[in-house]
Amino acid sequence: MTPNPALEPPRCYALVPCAGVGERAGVGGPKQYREIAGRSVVAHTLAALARVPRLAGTLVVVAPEDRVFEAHAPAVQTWVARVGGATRAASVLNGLQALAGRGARDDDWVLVHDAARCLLQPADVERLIAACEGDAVGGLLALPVADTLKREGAGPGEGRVSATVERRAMWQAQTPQMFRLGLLREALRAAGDTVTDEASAIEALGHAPRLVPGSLENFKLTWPADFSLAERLLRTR
Ligand SMILES: Nc1ccn([C@@H]2O[C@H](COP(=O)(O)OP(=O)(O)OP(=O)(O)O)[C@@H](O)[C@H]2O)c(=O)n1
Ligand SMILES: C[C@](O)(CO)[C@H](O)COP(=O)(O)O
Repeated sequence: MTPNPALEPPRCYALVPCAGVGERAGVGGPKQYREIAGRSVVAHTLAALARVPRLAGTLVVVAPEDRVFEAHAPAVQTWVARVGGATRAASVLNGLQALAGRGARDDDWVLVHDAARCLLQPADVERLIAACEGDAVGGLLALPVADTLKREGAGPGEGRVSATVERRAMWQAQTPQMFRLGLLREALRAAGDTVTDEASAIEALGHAPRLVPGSLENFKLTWPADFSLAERLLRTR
């Protein structure tokens, strides 16, 4: 008998936005292609995802004019979509369309993970999947804020504290962020370019994503100093 795809359980896919320019990193080109600990940032990221057996496939979204991804991620089994947009949200939304074109269904789970978080460990991903696959909404890896939070003043108050912000119940959002493909597409279409992560778009639809404790090492390479720290951590693994 021919299997009916509509009766198959939902699958999990990874979607990796890799179309940023890395302005804050100041490394003279897109930071995801900078070499650290023997290979590019994105190659480390994809190697971690490749070690998660639950993932049915990984799609990387690169910029339309990108001619270097393949050279920086050799021998990695992924789908590549040259549909990066002007913002991360646009890159992810375009990537969802590309995933659907590869056979992903609206009820499949999509784990969106920054190419620039190259210290991800397979156990982080497995923890997220275990916590979210029975959830009505989905969720994200995140870290409870550990330090006292200060708000900087504006104008003459710049560089000085204007207030101490209550940090109880505050979390820092990481990736992966895991939602059903159909719900995430609807959320990102509605949110447009205003959101910086998937969870914000889902929240704007009135849902409450699940917070799943992440790992301190899964930080995003954002500033110049992040690269030497990442290199040291990767070399000790
Ligand atoms: N238009 C964009 C912007 C970002 N990203 C990706 O989203 C992830 C997180 O974004 P961020 O750290 O903000 O990366 P950049 O946009 O490259 O950095 P910056 O904001 O400093 O320019 C990165 O893997 C980046 O490549 C993307 O795919 N498309
Ligand atoms: C999605 C994200 O990594 C969650 O922390 C982050 O928001 C993306 O980076 P950006 O600097 O906000 O573009």
